[in-house]
Amino acid sequence: MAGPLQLKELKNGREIIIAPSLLSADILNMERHIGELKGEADWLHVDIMDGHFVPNLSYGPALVSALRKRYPQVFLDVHIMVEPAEDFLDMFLSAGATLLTVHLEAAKHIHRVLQKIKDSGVMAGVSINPGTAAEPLLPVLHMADLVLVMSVNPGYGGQSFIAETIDKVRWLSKVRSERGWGYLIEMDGGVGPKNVAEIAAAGCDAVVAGSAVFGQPEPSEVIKEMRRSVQRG
Ligand SMILES: O=C(CO)[C@H](O)[C@H](O)COP(=O)(O)O
Ligand SMILES: [Co+2]
Repeated sequence: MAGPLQLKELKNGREIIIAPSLLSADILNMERHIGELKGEADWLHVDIMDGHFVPNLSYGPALVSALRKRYPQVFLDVHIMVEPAEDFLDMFLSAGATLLTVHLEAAKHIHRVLQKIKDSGVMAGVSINPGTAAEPLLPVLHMADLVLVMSVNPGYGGQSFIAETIDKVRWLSKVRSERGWGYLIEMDGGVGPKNVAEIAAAGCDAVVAGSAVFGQPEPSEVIKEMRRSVQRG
């Protein structure tokens, strides 16, 4: 059972947490693709899509269970784009997610959803689409382990980064320091070596990168390049 983790414990001294999205890995060669990361990734990001909240279908809890069985120690960052979120919690909580992130827009009772995730011993994340303002998150920020700011409209990998979403990262970072809250800020969609430094400088702790990592011949080198880019600032 995970206790209440603070920001610095989750980040564990790293400048940026990099979470490759398996959405861009070849489904028939997923194990090989994970091997190609050569231990450079911090987390594995798993995108669950329902063909209803988002216009695409991807995986279900069976993939999360299989990943947990094959990689007992890996941090599984599970992003569920499903509506209503309430109907899908139990299956993902028991599948082995380390962190379960639900969309504010897809939950009828976001406070109850986050509380249920936390009560089960899994870290609780809350996400917002590019068209949703960050301010409505205020009543639940104190209880979130992570806030996922979508920088593309959810549903597909390989889309272009929506630059205006960075302002929400700045706001979340400011509110966090003013109130002394401990959530991590993660950005998802269109992130790669070219924009990761700006995203990190805005206050982001974690980034998801799908096509930028798995679309390349040397995925582990892309991750290293992203880290170097953040270090350079
Ligand atoms: O949640 C997602 C899409 O809904 C994915 O995590 C995201 O799009 C990652 O892919 P890419 O880095 O190629 O944009
Ligand atoms: Co995602």
